Amino acid sequence: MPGGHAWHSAEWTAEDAAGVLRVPTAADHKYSRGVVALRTGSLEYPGASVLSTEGAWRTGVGMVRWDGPDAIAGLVLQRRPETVLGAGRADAWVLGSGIDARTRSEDDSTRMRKTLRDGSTPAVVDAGALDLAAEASVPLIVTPHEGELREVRIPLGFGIDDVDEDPLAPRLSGDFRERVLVVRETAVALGGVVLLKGATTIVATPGGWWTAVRSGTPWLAAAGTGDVLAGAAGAVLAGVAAAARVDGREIDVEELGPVAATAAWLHGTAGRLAAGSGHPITALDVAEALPQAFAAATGT
Ligand SMILES: NC(=O)C1=CN([C@@H]2O[C@H](COP(=O)(O)OP(=O)(O)OC[C@H]3O[C@@H](n4cnc5c(N)ncnc54)[C@H](O)[C@@H]3O)[C@@H](O)[C@H]2O)[C@@H](O)CC1
Ligand SMILES: Nc1ncnc2c1ncn2[C@@H]1O[C@H](COP(=O)(O)OP(=O)(O)O)[C@@H](O)[C@H]1O
Repeated sequence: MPGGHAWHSAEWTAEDAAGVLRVPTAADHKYSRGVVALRTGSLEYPGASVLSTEGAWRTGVGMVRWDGPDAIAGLVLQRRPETVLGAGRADAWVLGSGIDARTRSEDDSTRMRKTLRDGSTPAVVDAGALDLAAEASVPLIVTPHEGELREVRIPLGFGIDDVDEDPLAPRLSGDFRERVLVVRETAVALGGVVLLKGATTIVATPGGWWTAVRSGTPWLAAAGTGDVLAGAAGAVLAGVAAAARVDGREIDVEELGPVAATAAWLHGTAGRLAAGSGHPITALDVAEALPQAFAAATGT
């Protein structure tokens, strides 16, 4: 498996992804395959609830629950009637896509904090939940883009937020090695996995392991594709966490590195497949190509 502690050109491949993805067997049922629960979308960004839910279903999981505002539940069900509404037993959570940290409700903040602090269910933390990641005690994957990384870092004590000049910008726009170091130091300080989105997506764990994912295409630079990725990451995580549960063991945060890299690989490959020889794609096109990307990794 590529990635590791040493400095080398680690790159996540289809074979690596196949080692993480679970193909159901005759012994499986929906709960053994895994349940992912999402707290995504808001009145401001209702579409993110649909995109993240679709990303989760299309990646392959036993059940998707969605627990968001009643006013937008109809959108989720219209697209995916198989989605179960409300919180409940889950193997993994996805929090924050389509939520704005500055305007989210007290109820949203309280529920997300509780999910991140109570119990041991692992979580994918995106967009409007990133500022809460430093408070988490459950195993987690944070999925910021470059503009969001500071939301994770400031509560950890990195940099200062009252100056005009962003201390991160020159480090992120510098050479690749410096970018990797930023991601790795954030993961160590967080005690969680960091997945920094971009043309090359970088994944690092608190134990110092890291890898790079280059399966995507610039056609992915379109609104909503990150919401699809969050759902996909939740589904892969739920599958791995459910397998650990069936084996009677708790999932370790280091296992979340390969999970995050595999989700990014699937998402990038889905984008590339959707864009064909080179044409515009939408976020839903990416979600719809996820099953083909899965098959490209596993050969099923
Ligand atoms: N249809 C929907 O419901 C959509 C909902 N979305 C949600 O909208 C909320 C706001 O997310 P946004 O990221 O759009 O906006 P934000 O306003 O949070 O962040 C964008 C800021 O970061 C900067 N930036 C720096 N590097 C960037 C990069 N690589 N990619 C993007 N921005 C970068 C931008 O210049 C901008 O100032 C999130 O909750 C997100 O999940 C978006 O995913 C778009 C689609
Ligand atoms: N130039 C690019 N090349 C390849 N992938 C890209 C490029 N730009 C963005 N992406 C991918 O597209 C997705 C964008 O996610 P994000 O920035 O969160 O968008 P949104 O918030 O609109 O959903 C990420 O998975 C990222 O890796």
